[in-house]
Amino acid sequence: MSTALKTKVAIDGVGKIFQVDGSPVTAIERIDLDIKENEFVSIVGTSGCGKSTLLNIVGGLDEPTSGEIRIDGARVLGPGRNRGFVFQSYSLFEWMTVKGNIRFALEKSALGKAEKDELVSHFVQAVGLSGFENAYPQQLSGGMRQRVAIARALVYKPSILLMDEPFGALDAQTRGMMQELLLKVWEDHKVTVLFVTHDVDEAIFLADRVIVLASRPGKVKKDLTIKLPRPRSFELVTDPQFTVYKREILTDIREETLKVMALDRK
Ligand SMILES: Nc1ncnc2c1ncn2[C@@H]1O[C@H](COP(=O)(O)OP(=O)(O)OP(=O)(O)O)[C@@H](O)[C@H]1O
Repeated sequence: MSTALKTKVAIDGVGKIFQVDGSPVTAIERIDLDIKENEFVSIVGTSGCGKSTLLNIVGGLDEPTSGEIRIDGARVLGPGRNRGFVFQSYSLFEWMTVKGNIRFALEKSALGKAEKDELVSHFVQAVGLSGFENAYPQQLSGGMRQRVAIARALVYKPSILLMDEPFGALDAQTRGMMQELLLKVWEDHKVTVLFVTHDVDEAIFLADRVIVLASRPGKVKKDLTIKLPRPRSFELVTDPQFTVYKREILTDIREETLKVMALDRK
């Protein structure tokens, strides 16, 4: 039997050109990536290098100008139930309880009431919100709100989770707790994750691979495999190998930032 990992997401020559005031702006150019099933991939790079654009194209929220995305071999033509999104802004329904927000994601599902109740309870518990099922978003902290967003994205069992700076608005302590929680949820629920972040520590801590995008236009500058043991806990950030990865990625990002600054001066 082959031990080769199955390709989950094939990003094949993907480029995106936006029209801004009648002029073309190349956001990303010819990105090729092969993401394996259940892999955790972080995407980093300087501001404006095209991280969100790439994620939106994988999510089917935007169309590429060139190339294509295939999921399980099928070309992406729009959003679909095989992908869940978590964004930086909480985007919860303020008039619905925690349970109601999570359950809303199952609205179109053909499951019966009992199965839906069971799934909602399972994910409330998985993200550590037991006891808060009937709370409203305004009664929750930022970290708790993002836990609701994660539960809501996972409850309909997508096989891919697309996360765009999901912990960007949280304080450092809450952020660290959320990273550990996310890894636990990922290990328990088997899902392929694409995670966009500005935080290099976060990118390394979470991922099997860190993709560094080059800027103007965005393309893959580095595809770094993170060979750190799992399960991971916060002590990992002091591991010498962690520091080696961090230095390499920060150097890449710095090079790109200097390049952009030089372009801006011209
Ligand atoms: N809808 C749009 N219309 C026009 N230009 C866009 C649009 N979306 C993104 N861009 C441009 O494409 C480039 C990449 O943007 P994108 O938001 O993907 O970068 P990013 O790496 O996610 O940035 P950040 O880290 O600041 O969030 C930028 O130059 C941006 O101005």
